[in-house]
Amino acid sequence: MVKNTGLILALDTKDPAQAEQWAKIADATGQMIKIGMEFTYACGFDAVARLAQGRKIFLDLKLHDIPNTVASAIASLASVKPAMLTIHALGGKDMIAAARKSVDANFLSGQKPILLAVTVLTSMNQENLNSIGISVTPLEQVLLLGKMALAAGADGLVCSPQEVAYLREHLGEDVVLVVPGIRMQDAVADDQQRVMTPAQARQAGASWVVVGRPITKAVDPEAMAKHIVQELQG
Ligand SMILES: O=C(O)c1cc(=O)[nH]c(=O)n1[C@@H]1O[C@H](COP(=O)(O)O)[C@@H](O)[C@H]1O
Repeated sequence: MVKNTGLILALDTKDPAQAEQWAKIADATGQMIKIGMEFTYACGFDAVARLAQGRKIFLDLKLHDIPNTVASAIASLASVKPAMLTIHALGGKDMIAAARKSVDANFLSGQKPILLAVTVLTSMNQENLNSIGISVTPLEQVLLLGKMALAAGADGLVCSPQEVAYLREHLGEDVVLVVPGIRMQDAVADDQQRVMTPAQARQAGASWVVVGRPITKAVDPEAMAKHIVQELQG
């Protein structure tokens, strides 16, 4: 049976008023919000904390550094109480294990964020992978990084919709798969490379989809969010 998929709205803006307006759309349609580098660097952590009040937030800062630095950074994020947090799988197993340890040490039980390892960015295609010395396909690279990250202590993975069915086959039904690279048609002309529609991502087995511009740049963002929620519920 195909399970329902949740929607996470990416608040990619430098404007706190705009972020609050989009967050209200997420509240009205029961979605989680994602706060990333753009908002955090432009507006600071006090603004992040304000947005987080009364809401579950996915704090997407994609940490990628030596183990000690990532562990210390995670300790500094505990006051924001994110529900989800991202690190880059490419940081390797020691970095991921240090991130796991830091989450367990610095967050109260019941308030621990889901620690997500970003596998291969959805903006990368085969040519981009080749250019950084990786000759396997995105599918193979995502599985390799995904297995390593879960073994090292990640709770779930970020991958493109194009890998979801393959990961489900190899990693099982229970692993949390958070999936950006969502477009309303399955061909696009922007920075995303490995994309699918919301309905296709649900069918493939995504736990959550992350959607930014298809909602935030829509003529009527709230109507588009509602439409996508419907697609995700089958
Ligand atoms: O970790 C992420 O959320 C992420 C990983 C990835 O591989 N690709 C990706 O697009 N994202 C994020 O997902 C969101 C996608 O936004 P749109 O392309 O506007 O729908 C952005 O906030 C990205 O930072």
